[in-house]
Amino acid sequence: MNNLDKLLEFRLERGKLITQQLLNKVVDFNEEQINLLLNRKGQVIDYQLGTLQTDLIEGVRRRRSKKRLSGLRILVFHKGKRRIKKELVLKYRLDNLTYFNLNRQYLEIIFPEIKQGRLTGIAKQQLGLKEADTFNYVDIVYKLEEELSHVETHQIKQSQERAILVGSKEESLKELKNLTTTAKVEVVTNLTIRDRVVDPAYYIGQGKVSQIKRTLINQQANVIIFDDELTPAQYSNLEEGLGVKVIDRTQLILDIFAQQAQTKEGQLQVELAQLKYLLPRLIGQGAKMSRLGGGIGTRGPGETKLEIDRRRIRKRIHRLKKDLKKIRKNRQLQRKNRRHPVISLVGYTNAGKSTVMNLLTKAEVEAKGRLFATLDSTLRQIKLPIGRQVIVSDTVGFIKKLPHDLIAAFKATLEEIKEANLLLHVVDSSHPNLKERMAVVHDELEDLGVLDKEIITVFNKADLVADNKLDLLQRDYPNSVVISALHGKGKERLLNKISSFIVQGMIKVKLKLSYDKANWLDRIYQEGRVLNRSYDNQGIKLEAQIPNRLAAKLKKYKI
Ligand SMILES: Nc1nc2c(ncn2[C@@H]2O[C@H](COP(=O)(O)OP(=O)(O)OP(=O)(O)O)[C@@H](O)[C@H]2O)c(=O)[nH]1
Ligand SMILES: [Mg+2]
Repeated sequence: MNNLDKLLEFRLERGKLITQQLLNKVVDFNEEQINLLLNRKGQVIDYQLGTLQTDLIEGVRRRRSKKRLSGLRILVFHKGKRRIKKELVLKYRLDNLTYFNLNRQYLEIIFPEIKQGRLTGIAKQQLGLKEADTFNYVDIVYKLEEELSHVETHQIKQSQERAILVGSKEESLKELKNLTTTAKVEVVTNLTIRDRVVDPAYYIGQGKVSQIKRTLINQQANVIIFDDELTPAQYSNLEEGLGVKVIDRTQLILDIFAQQAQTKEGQLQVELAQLKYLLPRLIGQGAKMSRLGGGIGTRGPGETKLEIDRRRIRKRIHRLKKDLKKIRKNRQLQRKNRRHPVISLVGYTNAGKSTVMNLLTKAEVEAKGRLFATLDSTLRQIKLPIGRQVIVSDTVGFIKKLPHDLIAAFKATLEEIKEANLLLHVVDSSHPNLKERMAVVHDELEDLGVLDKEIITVFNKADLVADNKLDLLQRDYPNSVVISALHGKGKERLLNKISSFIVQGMIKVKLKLSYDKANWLDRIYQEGRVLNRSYDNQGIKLEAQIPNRLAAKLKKYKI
C-alpha cells in the first residue's frame, strides 16, 4: 500500500470539515499540496498531490438530481499558495471546497451561492481551527439544497406582455387595470361581460370566448386577465380554447406581491401564498401542469415545468411554513419586550399610509403611488409632543376581493394590527368610492377581530378635495382628522388626536421612590410623562402621568 493511500482510510465525523487526526497525518507527509475528495458521510474517496486538477472528481459518480448538491467536497491542504477554483464548485455542484493553510492554520471555505433555485456564484468564509471544530457544514448544505428546491412561480418578462382584461363590473375592472399596470403589464383593451351567458366550463359564454379570440388576434395580445377567481377546470379549458396564458385577479395580485416583497419574511410569505394557490390548481390537470408557470410571463407548458411535481411543492410549502414560524417567533419575542404603545396605520391600498408614516416619523418609508408598495410592516418609534414615545407601524394595504388565503399568508404583517393600541384608518378622501373602500377595510378589520380597538379615521389627500366635502366627512365621522400627508398639512392635528388617545389611558400619580428603587424612573420616563420631580435624602418624589398599567405596579410607592 502506497503510504499516501492511508489517507483513504480516513473517515471524518459527519459534518466536520477537518479533524486534528487527519491534519497530523497530512503534516507527516510533508507535501506542498494535498487535495482530498470526501463524501458527505466524511469518507475520503480519493486524493491528489500538487495543483488541484479536475480529474480528482471527474470520474466519480455523482448525484444526478439538479435539485441537490453533489454530496461531495474537496479539502485542499496547502502551504500558502493556492488558486481558488470557483468553477469546480459550480460545475460539480460541490458541497464546498475548503482550503487549509498549513503554515497559517486557517480554513477558507468556498460554498456555492444559490438564488432562485440556481447556482449563481460562490460565497467565501474563513475559519480558525478552533471554530472549525464546532462548525457543521452539513447544516449549510441543507440550507443550500433548500434554496435549490425553490419552485419558480414567478417570472415577469416586462414589456412583452400585452393583456386583455375581462370582467363584469366597470369599477372593479378599473381597479384591475391599475393592478395590471402595477405588474408592469400593458393593457391593450378590456371586455365587459354584462348579461353573462354562463358556461361553467369556461366561466364566460361560448360567444364571449369567440369574441376574445378575435380580439386576441386583432390586438396581438398574449395574456388574458380575469377579474374573478377561476376554477382549475376553467383555467385549463380557457387556456386550451384561447391558446394564451390565462390569469385571474388573485394570481395577478400574487404576482405584484412577488415583485414587491422586500424582506425575507415578505418573500417567504408571498412564495407560500403562490404555492398554496397553485397546488389545488395542479390537481386534476394530469399531465397539464403548465399552471406552474404561475403568473405573467410564463408561456405554455415548458417541458421543465412539467418536471416539478406536487410532492416537491408540498415539501417546499412545509419548509416555508417552518421558516416563517421561526421568524414570527422571533418577532413575538421582540414584541413582548416592547413597552411603548403601538399605533398601526391601516387602510385601502394607495390611501397614503406610508406617506402618513413619513410625515409622522420623517422616515423614508417607501411611498410609491403603486398599489401594494408596502408589503412588510415597518416599525418606527416617535416621540409625541406630550413627551411620550410610541411605535408607529405601517402595514400592507387592503383591497377589495383580497383572497382570504392571502390574508392568511400576510398574517405576520397583520398581527402587528392585532397588537396595536390604536388604529389610524387612512382614507384617500379624493376617491369617488371612498365609502365603499372604507367598508372594505372595516370588513377586513372585523375578520381580524380588531374592530373593538380605538380607530381614528384619517381623511388624507385633503389637497385634492373641496372643503365642503371635507366638512361633510368630518360631520359623518366625528373621530376623524383631515390631513394632506404629502404636503405636510394637518400633522399637528393628527399628533394631538393621537396624544389625547394616549393620555386617556394614563393617570396622574404622585410617587415616592427610595433611591434603591430608582430603576423605576427609567420606565416612568419612557412610558409616561414626568410633571414634577424633587429629591431629598430619602429618595425621589415624583408627579407623573403614567399608563394605568404601570400605575398599578407602582401602587405601593404612591403618596
Ligand atoms: N395629492 C396627494 N397625494 C398623496 C397624499 N398622500 C399620499 N399621496 C400619494 O398617494 C400615493 C400613495 O401613497 P402611499 O403612501 O404609497 O400609499 P399606501 O397607502 O402606503 O399604499 P400601499 O402601501 O400600496 O398600500 C403616492 O403617490 C403619494 O404621493 C396627499 O396628501 N395628497
Ligand atoms: Mg405603503
